[in-house]
Amino acid sequence: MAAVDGGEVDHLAGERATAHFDVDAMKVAWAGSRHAVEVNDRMARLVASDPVFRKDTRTMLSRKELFKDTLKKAAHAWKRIVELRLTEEEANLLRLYVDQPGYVDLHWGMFVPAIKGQGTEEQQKKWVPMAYKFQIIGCYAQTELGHGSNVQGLETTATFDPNTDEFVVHSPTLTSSKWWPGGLGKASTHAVVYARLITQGKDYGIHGFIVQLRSLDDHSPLPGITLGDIGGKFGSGAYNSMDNGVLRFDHVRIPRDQMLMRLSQVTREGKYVHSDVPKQLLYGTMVYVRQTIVADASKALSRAVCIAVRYSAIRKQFGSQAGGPETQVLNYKTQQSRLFPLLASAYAYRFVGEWLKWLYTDVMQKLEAKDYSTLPEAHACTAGLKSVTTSATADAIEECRKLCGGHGYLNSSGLPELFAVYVPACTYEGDNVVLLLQVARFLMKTVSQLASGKQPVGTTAYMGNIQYLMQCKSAVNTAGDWLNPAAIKEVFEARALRMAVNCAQNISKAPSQEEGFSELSPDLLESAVAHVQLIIVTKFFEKLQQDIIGHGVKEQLQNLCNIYALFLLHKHLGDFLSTGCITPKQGALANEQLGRLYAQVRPNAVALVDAFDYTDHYLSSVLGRYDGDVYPALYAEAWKDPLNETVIPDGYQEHLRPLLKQQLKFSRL
Ligand SMILES: CC(C)(COP(=O)(O)OP(=O)(O)OC[C@H]1O[C@@H](n2cnc3c(N)ncnc32)[C@H](O)[C@@H]1OP(=O)(O)O)[C@@H](O)C(=O)NCCC(=O)NCCSC(=O)/C=C/CCCCCCCCCCCCC(=O)O
Ligand SMILES: Cc1cc2nc3c(=O)[nH]c(=O)nc-3n(C[C@H](O)[C@H](O)[C@H](O)COP(=O)(O)OP(=O)(O)OC[C@H]3O[C@@H](n4cnc5c(N)ncnc54)[C@H](O)[C@@H]3O)c2cc1C
Repeated sequence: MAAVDGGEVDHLAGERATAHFDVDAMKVAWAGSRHAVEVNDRMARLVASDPVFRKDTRTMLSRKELFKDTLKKAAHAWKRIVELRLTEEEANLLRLYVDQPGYVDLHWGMFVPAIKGQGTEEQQKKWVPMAYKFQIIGCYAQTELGHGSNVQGLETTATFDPNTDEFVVHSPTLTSSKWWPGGLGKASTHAVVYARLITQGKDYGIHGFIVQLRSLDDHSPLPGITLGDIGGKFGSGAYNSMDNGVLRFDHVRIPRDQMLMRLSQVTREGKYVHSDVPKQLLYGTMVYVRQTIVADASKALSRAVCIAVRYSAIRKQFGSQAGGPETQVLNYKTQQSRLFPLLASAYAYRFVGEWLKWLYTDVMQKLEAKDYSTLPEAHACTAGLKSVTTSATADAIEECRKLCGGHGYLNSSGLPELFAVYVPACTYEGDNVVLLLQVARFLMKTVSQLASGKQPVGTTAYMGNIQYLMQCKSAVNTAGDWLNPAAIKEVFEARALRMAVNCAQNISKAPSQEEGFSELSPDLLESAVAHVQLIIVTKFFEKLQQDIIGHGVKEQLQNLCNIYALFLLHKHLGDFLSTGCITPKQGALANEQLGRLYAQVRPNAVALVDAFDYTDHYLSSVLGRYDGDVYPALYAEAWKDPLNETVIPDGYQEHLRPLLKQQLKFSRL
């Protein structure tokens, strides 16, 4: 039982008793290994039992209080990490369970990886140990006021001065001000800054530079540097704990060796030398972070679903006949058809995230061996999966809020803050539409190469089966036929390929490739989504081929996999019908099968969210409590609001009393 701070009575015990599978074994399937369950559990409990990490009044803090609280938590987390000699894995989990976005996320998540990925060995030796000991704090300063998506459009310059062996970093325009980097506003001492490299009078485009921003003695900005926070953001609490910042340079000088020189170098004389590697490796940090964002999607989604499932099992409305019990809202078919696909998606994203991590590691090993052939696929997969999983997760958190009715709108439900923290994931690390267009570009290239006989590999290997997939007809005859993985895979492959080929054919009719791509971009987005959904479905099926232990675990995962796939089929029925992959009758059969699968999930629903193994602290939701003791908690929570500190509100004397008195006079007239 994960709820270290839960109550004594288990109101959900009846729900837990109906589960048809071993929850502890499902925890292992979810976390990836028994070791992962153990270490997650230990770190989550460590955080939950430490009063410094409390977050129950976070949404009531002012911005300044919230930021200071974030600094305090980050420093305390670091103290615990050092005192307890936590491993890197444990430390990362501890920070995850502290659950408050802050400068440390960018320090560990982007600054250090950027130096490791783009710095020479010498540069890594110099900077990484300082970062690891927190002697410096770093952020990732790429985006500017005028440009975020278009990285090649950035305006900050770094001009080499051979007289002093330095780069002069400068913000030539207002729009070149760095704008958004997390941790930049108030905390960071250093940044990896992306700027146009100019040497010997030539602009060589965007490169990374390590720039010190603040004094290590008193934290004041160094000469020529203007720094600040960009202001309050969406929602209370939420991402406002982060000091997203603005930064301007006025001819700031840095030594030449602070250019990140793994991919290209500038010599003492000012000669630009580009190593024999693809330029796109400059974007490597983004590929790395996009991959981690997919893993985060399953975390955020499973959190929201856990709250909505538990509360739906507690909440009762209607159905009382002659004083009999009312119906748990979880028993309503509409509630199930809205909620269970989200539960299935949480599992699907968890497994595709696991696979993406493997893919990333594999590609990195190949790059080390100077094999760059898989880089385009790694970019397409990370970009596409980041886009599809974050968009769906943001929508799903909002759906979970609605699934919790009015109480879901209270901050104490945890859902408004979760949504506000999560929704920028659709924008940061690449706007989701911009990223899907990158996937579409990759798909169009792959389709065009089919004609020349080039055999596609990896996640596009299915396209090699073009002769069959362009004309096949689904053989599904009964609802039960939709439980056959081959039947599902075939229609997902045919849909993705036909949509891509249709786009490619239409583009070829345009006056130019570029015009065609632009004109068809709405269709290209849908084509990219179809391809990415196929990847997620395929990876879920592949997960089921692995050795899955524990009573009933595989059966539950099979149900969830089928729900995920058939729900997508139902949602995107237009795609499947218009491409001729299925008939309307087969679409109806898929929906019939979905209903049956929901009925099978119903008795297992609470246990399936218990398998996420979240503490009440991490969930921070009165509705999602492990013990289901929702109403006393809701009632108690209300009294914590600052408005309830006094019975008569501030402002009564100035604004309420005169009004009430005036109305009294008026009514006497
Ligand atoms: C890709 C672009 C859009 C365009 O690139 P560009 O070079 O201009 O143009 P193209 O011609 O299209 O591309 C040229 C070729 O290069 C290929 N390419 C492009 N990118 C890559 C790449 N990355 N790798 C490999 N190859 C690449 C492309 O395919 C072309 O190939 P070809 O010629 O066709 O063969 C680019 O401009 C771009 O990437 N734009 C997006 C910009 C971006 O992403 N910026 C990110 C800035 S950093 C940021 O946003 C940071 C965010 C902070 C996140 C912090 C997270 C922590 C928060 C914690 C809270 C978590 C909450 C969780 C809650 C819970 O758990 O409960
Ligand atoms: C919370 C948060 C944290 C961030 N942290 C960091 C950080 O640490 N470091 C950092 O450097 N940056 C950071 N960013 C910036 C982030 O990476 C950018 O905001 C993001 O890349 C989107 O770029 P943009 O803001 O320029 O959007 P824009 O590109 O201006 O997008 C505006 C609209 O235009 C559309 N659009 C743009 N280009 C195209 C196109 N080619 N075709 C079709 N439609 C298009 C988009 O879909 C969108 O609808 C952060 C942003 C946020 C919100």
